Amino acid sequence: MNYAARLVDVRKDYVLKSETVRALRGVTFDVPEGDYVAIMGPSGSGKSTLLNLLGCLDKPTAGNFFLGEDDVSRMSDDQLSHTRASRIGFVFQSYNLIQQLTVVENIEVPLYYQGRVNAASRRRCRELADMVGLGERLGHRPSQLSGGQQQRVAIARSLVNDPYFILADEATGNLDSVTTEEILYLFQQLNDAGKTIILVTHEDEVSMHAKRIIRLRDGVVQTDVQNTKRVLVRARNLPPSSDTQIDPALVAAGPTHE
Ligand SMILES: Nc1ncnc2c1ncn2[C@@H]1O[C@H](COP(=O)(O)OP(=O)(O)OP(=O)(O)O)[C@@H](O)[C@H]1O
Repeated sequence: MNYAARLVDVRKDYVLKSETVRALRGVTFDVPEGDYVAIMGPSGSGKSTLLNLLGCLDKPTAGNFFLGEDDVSRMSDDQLSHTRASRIGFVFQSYNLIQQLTVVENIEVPLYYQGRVNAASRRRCRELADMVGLGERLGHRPSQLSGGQQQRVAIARSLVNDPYFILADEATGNLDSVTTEEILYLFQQLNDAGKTIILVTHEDEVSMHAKRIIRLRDGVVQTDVQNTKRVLVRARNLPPSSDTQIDPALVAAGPTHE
């Protein structure tokens, strides 16, 4: 089996003047390629700390974190930022789009930082925009889009590098219930097409869409179970505009594979 991520006894301490906060105290789990995992836990349980590690924003104090075959915990800071920019697809609660850029340009941003923008990559960004239902809005700027549309741009952007996984941080936190369903439908379709998804959420309703639920408590994994009551989003319950066609080839392959 191939793994998108593997964590082995991962620990993270924050050393303060007066004390050391042990935010993660030995976290071990695997994420096979194609999995769809929700990470949950009460406030202070270590979700954000884990998210920062999974997103290569930070390194563990001890233990190993493998991204594919690469051990992130042994990387230099430069290697870590390169890996973050090229191999992780981030989707944030607040979309994090650049206001001055168009839809296509926003999707292109991760490639731009690596000097990989060219005619082929631009075509791929247009195809990704089209795939998430924004084909008619390629030249729009974020302020001209709804929240759900902005999140679609962010999801297209997250796919542009063919990342090991999409790492979504409360991705539906700013959206109303219908738009939340639309975005969860998009995640479901992307996962059906083979993309690995890791969602960090505090909402049970959101986590119920994942295949697997990991609960943290006090910096350790409290439970890690397959979600036997998984809720699937049905296209027929959504507005017709959200019935997007996912192209598995576009989801799986990045510009480096062209
Ligand atoms: N930069 C930091 N410096 C010191 N302590 C920190 C830092 N970041 C987090 N912590 C501490 O580590 C522990 C885990 O925090 P973390 O933010 O990962 O939890 P969380 O589950 O994401 O919480 P929330 O749901 O409230 O965001 C907490 O005790 C927190 O106070």
